[in-house]
Amino acid sequence: MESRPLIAPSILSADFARLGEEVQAVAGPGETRADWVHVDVMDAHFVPNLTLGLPVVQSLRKATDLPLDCHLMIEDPDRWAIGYAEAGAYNVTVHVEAAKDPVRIAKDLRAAGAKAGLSIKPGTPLEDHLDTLKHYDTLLVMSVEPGFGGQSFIPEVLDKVRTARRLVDTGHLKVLVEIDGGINADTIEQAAEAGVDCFVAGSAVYGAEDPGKAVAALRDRAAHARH
Ligand SMILES: O=C(CO)[C@H](O)[C@H](O)COP(=O)(O)O
Ligand SMILES: [Fe+2]
Repeated sequence: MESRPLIAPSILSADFARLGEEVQAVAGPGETRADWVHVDVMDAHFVPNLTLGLPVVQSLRKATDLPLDCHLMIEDPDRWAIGYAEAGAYNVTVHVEAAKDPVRIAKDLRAAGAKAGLSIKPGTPLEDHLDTLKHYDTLLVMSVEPGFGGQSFIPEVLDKVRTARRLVDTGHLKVLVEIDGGINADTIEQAAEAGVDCFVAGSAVYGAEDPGKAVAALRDRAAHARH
């Protein structure tokens, strides 16, 4: 497990007209600094919503030093994922439900210098994808149905997180467990106890008066819940 909980604010809840400033709001000093910036790419096909794509990620790469964590909620990630790695994303996550050849995608992402992430929807069993997981660096467990920010955390996914934690630890896999959806000051403790390494939070960070302080508070809660 990561020694310190990682916090990845999702810009889905930021002001899209001021994205550069919004990212700077979580790039401050000390504990107010986010670990990653989570970028939700939606194509209105894999999910019923449309957000942003490669040109915005290319611009964000120039606007911040923070690692970009691109969550691709798109069809045909086999075709598109590599572009995000080439644009300088730190981690590129594809959905197991959308990928045709997820092992090939992971290899290509790593060859392009990015970490490879595998995401799984709340209703998809993890057990069906264990062989694939071995090829990845991160597992993004969705704790809402992908598509929209501001939804309520689905507590049933905690069992999947516990299973993932156990499999990663006992199998000595170098896979970081990430959770996405409905993470706030209340739900982060349960997720931390279940073994999450990295916490995505959109509305809980960008809906707060001071996004940097929200990052610090979330990390603090996660760290306490682990002990
Ligand atoms: O992938 C996502 C939705 O599909 C977002 O990352 C997620 O929902 C973040 O928003 P919030 O913390 O408000 O739930
Ligand atoms: Fe996301």
